[in-house]
Order: sequence, then C-alpha cells, then structure tokens
Amino acid sequence: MDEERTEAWWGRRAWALLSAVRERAPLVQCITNLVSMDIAANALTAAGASPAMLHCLREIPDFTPRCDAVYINVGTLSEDWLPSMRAAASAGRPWVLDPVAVAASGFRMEACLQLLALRPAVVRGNASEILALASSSDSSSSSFKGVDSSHDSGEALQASKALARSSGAVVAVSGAVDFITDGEQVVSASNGVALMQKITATGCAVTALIAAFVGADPSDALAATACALAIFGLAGQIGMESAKGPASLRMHLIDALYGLDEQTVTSGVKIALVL
Ligand SMILES: Nc1ncnc2c1ncn2[C@@H]1O[C@H](COP(=O)(O)OP(=O)(O)OP(=O)(O)O)[C@@H](O)[C@H]1O
Ligand SMILES: Cc1ncsc1CCO
Ligand SMILES: [Mg+2]
Repeated sequence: MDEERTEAWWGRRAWALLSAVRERAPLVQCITNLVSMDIAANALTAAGASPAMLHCLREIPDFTPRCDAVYINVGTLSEDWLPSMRAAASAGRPWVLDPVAVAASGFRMEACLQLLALRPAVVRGNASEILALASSSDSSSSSFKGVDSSHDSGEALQASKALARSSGAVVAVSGAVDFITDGEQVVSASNGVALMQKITATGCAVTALIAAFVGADPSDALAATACALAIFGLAGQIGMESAKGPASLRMHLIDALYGLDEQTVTSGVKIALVL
C-alpha cells in the first residue's frame, strides 16, 4: 500500500529532490523565449542544475541526447525555432512544455498541439493557457489577454485533468495555489507570493526548474513538478522578506533558492493531496 503522503512527507521529498539536483547538476537544454532566458538560466544555476540555452537545429542531434532533460517554451515562437523544438522534443529525453500565450494565434496553438503529440513528461502553464490548450481554442477566445492569466488556477482544475488524460503528461496550472495532476491524482502547492506575477517570466523560470527536477529523478514526474513549484514559491516567500518591489524580489528569490537548507524546505513546503 502507498505510504501516506502527508505535508511532512512532501517536505522530505522536496528536500531529497533539491539535494539530487544539487548533487547531480542535471544538464537542462532550454529552448525558451528571449524574455525568459536570463531568469530561467539563473534560477536553474541557483538551484544547482546546469542550463544550456541551445536552439540551433544543427546542434540538436549531437547535444540533446546527452541532456538530462529538455525544456521547451513557445513564448517568442518563430517559424525558425519550431523545427528545433520538434527535434529536441523527439530526442528521447524527458521534456517539459510551457505553452506561453497558446491562444495568441492559430500558428501558436497548432505548434503547441504538435508538440503535445510528442509526449512531454510535464506541461506547466497559467490557468488561461491550460484552459485554452485543453479546449484547443483559438485567438477568438474572449478572455485572452496575452502571456498573463485572466483566470484563477482553480478554474482550470478540470481542464488540467482532462489535458493530462488526453496527453499522457503531468499537467501543472500555476497561480495563488498551483495544481498538479496526472489526470487521476491532484496535488496542490500553496507556496509563493502574489508579487511573483509582477516579475516577467517567473512562470517560465519555474517550468525550467520543473525540467531540472524531472531530469534529476524522471521516475515520478508528478512529485518532481509539485516539489519544484513549491520550492520556487518558498524561495519567493523568503525573498519577499527583503524585497522592495518586483526587481529586488527577482534578485532575492534567486538568492533564496540558492541558500535553501533542509530545515527551511522540510518545514516550508506546502504540498497537499486534493480530494
Ligand atoms: N497570487 C499568487 N500567489 C502566490 N504565488 C503566485 C501567485 N501567482 C503566481 N504565483 C507563483 O508565481 C509563479 C509564476 O506563476 P504564473 O501563474 O504567474 O506564471 P505565468 O503566468 O506563466 O508567468 P510568465 O508567463 O510571466 O512566466 C509560480 O511559481 C506561481 O506559483
Ligand atoms: C512578456 C513575454 N512575451 C513573450 S514571452 C514573455 C515572457 C513571459 O511569459
Ligand atoms: Mg507563462
């Protein structure tokens, strides 16, 4: 019978996964948007992973098979980059998709649906993105507002379960409470502070961190995803103690991620099973 997954169990699991990232320094290839490259690479490095922002199609056959995980983010999608994204997703490594602003255009929706067919281990988006992807809606969606969410994460809970079932991926929807599901189980991660939404590409950075956690332990993508989201949120909470606004929160969050210790993680991570 399964061990009971209490909040204390999740705290220990999160510390074990962060420790694995620090020890193994998983190599994470990131084909991510131009806005997020810096914060994603810095978040990965602070957590102990090894980021590589390579997106040239000709390098993928040599490089991608040697990676522990791949992170693909369509935030600044272009026709030039899409073949690289498809090739990297097909290289046989566990990979994670961030469908930024998926409803922005038919081209972007089609690209995300093609990528989804290449079996990501995890899809992480905000509520509006997960709702749009689950219903494969297009740019005529009335509530669409670009890269930011106009929905609460709870509104996308059923959509995330449906998307997980149809795609076979673990689906995470971020927000005040993050929900993570494999289509059957749902867990919530309640760390984080609202000001994280005022730093551009924090969502992109946490998806990169999810890829690092999956790369460190590919055996349980649901646990890796929940723990990465909770740890990133916890770093935000600690960073908030010294921050004066979004710019200094960005700096203090990265410092906090770098400095997390066992006691802080095991007592600070707020993950629970949603019944
Ligand atoms: N109201 C909130 N309270 C606490 N944490 C939050 C809140 N909103 C977002 N977060 C946290 O901020 C991080 C980014 O989530 P968000 O949903 O803003 O991503 P996003 O919209 O994809 O961001 P971006 O597109 O700018 O990268 C996550 O770790 C999430 O848990
Ligand atoms: C602002 C922005 N535009 C495209 S990607 C991105 C980063 C946040 O998703
Ligand atoms: Mg996003």
